[in-house]
Amino acid sequence: MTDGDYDYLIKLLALGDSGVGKTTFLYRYTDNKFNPKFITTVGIDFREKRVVYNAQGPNGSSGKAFKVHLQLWDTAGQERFRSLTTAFFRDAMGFLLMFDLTSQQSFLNVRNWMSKWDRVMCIGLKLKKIKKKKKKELSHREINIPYFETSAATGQNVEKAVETLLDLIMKRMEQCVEKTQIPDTVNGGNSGKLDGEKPPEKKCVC
Ligand SMILES: Nc1nc2c(ncn2[C@@H]2O[C@H](COP(=O)(O)OP(=O)(O)OP(=O)(O)O)[C@@H](O)[C@H]2O)c(=O)[nH]1
Repeated sequence: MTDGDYDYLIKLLALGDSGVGKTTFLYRYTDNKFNPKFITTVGIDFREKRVVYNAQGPNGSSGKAFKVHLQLWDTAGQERFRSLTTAFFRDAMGFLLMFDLTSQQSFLNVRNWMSKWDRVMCIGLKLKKIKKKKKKELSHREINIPYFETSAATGQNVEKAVETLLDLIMKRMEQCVEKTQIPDTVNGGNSGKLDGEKPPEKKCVC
């Protein structure tokens, strides 16, 4: 694919406390590598990846394949960058909200992050060695959004988490397009528009 050769540009944003593993997660996703060093993000950074999204046809059959350019925004978790990073929220189509399975505080802070927007999102998190008991304490059931336990170290569930979020966004966009299309039945199967006549405008709620 050449630079501009894609059907959709999708902007995702990773957020969560400092040190939970946002940068490492995105690096695993885009480059399939693990970085054990902790270099805190200053302000905002981004990574990119091209993927193919296979839309579903009617009755679950395979539909069209779309080329998707993913822009993955990596925000700094540190409080001092909060006003800068929140300025990027409104352009994001989906969020990867992360917490560290070994840090209860980072999990408790998920609620604070969630109160900042109302759009589609998904959780990814780093999966370190963790005792079963503690894992139970950090039960995700309190949060009614797609949830994955991921490991940037092994790559476990990393792609799956992003793919799930992408799928949600693409489905929502499809619904939007369907809503904005004028039904073919209007004026007896032929749209009946006069040349140059504008279709009635319908606003998308996405
Ligand atoms: N073992 C293990 N370590 C991880 C995992 N994910 C991240 N880490 C480590 O956790 C540390 C912090 O990761 P970062 O990705 O830099 O954290 P961040 O959320 O981007 O932090 P800020 O940029 O400060 O917001 C690094 O040392 C990573 O190597 C994981 O899945 N497993």
